[in-house]
Amino acid sequence: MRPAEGDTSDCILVVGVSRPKLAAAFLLVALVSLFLTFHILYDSAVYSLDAAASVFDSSDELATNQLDPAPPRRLQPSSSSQQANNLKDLVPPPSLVSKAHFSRTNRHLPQAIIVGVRKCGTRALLEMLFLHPQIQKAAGEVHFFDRDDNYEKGLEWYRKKMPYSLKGQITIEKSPSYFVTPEVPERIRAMNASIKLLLIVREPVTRAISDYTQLRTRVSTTSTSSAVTTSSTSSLSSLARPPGGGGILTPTFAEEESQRGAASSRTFEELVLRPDGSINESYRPITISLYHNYMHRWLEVFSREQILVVNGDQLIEDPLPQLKRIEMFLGLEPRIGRHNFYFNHTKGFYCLRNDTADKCLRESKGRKHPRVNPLVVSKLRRFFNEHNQRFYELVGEDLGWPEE
Ligand SMILES: Nc1ncnc2c1ncn2[C@@H]1O[C@H](COP(=O)(O)OS(=O)(=O)O)[C@@H](OP(=O)(O)O)[C@H]1O
Repeated sequence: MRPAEGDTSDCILVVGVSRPKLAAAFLLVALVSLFLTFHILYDSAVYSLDAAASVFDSSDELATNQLDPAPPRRLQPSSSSQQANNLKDLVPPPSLVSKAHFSRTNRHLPQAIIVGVRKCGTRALLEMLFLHPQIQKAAGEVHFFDRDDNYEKGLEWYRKKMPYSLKGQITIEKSPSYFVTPEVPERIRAMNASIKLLLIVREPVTRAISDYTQLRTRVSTTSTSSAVTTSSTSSLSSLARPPGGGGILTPTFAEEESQRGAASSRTFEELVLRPDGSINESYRPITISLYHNYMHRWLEVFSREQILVVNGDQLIEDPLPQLKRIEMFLGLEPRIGRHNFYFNHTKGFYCLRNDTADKCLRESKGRKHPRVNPLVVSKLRRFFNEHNQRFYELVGEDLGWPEE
């Protein structure tokens, strides 16, 4: 017997048997709905976990999650299998990497700062540390703590100058004039009282000659470019102004400008010696080399354990031992090795190498110094000897600089 027409209980059966295409369409719709429901539930679970992790990660900074489409470096494992294993700790699972809105990278305030000293190898040190997969570096010199106009912009401005980093990476910046600027130690402490500080120093007479060479080079570059430019813009003032610092010269910049002027026309010997033959301590390249005058301020604010003194002369001679010390100081896994350096005979300095590229520092790093009268060098060394001893006492280390 055929069922009566309009009997709904059999209707489905009738459709299933007599209209297979329609039944298949129903089945497809049901499957798609099921899939979508599952996907939404899964995504919201991932979101909750990620949000919880982000809150935890950023508890030490001002702002929390950033929407960051830019991938941090080193999401791919490196060539060595040991490196790949260690990197697993840093690399988020692919599901999270592929979700730009769930990204786990962020800009963090630095956990370590290279505070100086100018012309002692601050750039080389930063670039060498950047060979380590757990290090992220700020581009350029930020000058947050030493320039009032930057400092007034606040920590959030500073944080935004930092690179993106993954959980477990350390953010570092370098601004060499931090070391000599009186306000800086207290300002850094106010940001993070347990920060780690790297201070790279060099034999003070060599540092002073390097400083003089830079001041002189900048003046000659400036006058050359002024000579060829038809614009009314003063290239000297553009050099002298802090980036983003408006039109006002800070005393430091104004002072540096006058030092450059002096360096352009006079020899090093003329500038470091007064007419009576005594040492001109107020000549800036000499003043900055009197390290103990600045160091004591840092030790009033930070414990000695928070500051690592890096030997800049040894960094030039053989970078690896200094970098091994820094890896330990920063609590990093030992990852920088001999394979990361090669000596470039043309440049006369070590250059850097990683899995993908070789890199030497720019020509402004490793300039040829002018010949300085050896008698003046000896005189300066004798002058610095007493000051160096005071620095050694403060830091509890003898750096072995020549006494004459
Ligand atoms: N590997 C390598 N390559 C090139 N240069 C090196 C390197 N390691 C250390 N140095 C020394 O770094 C000196 C410049 O120091 P800074 O980077 O601190 O200078 S600055 O204050 O930022 O201008 C620079 O000083 P000068 O030699 O007087 O140019 C170098 O001696």
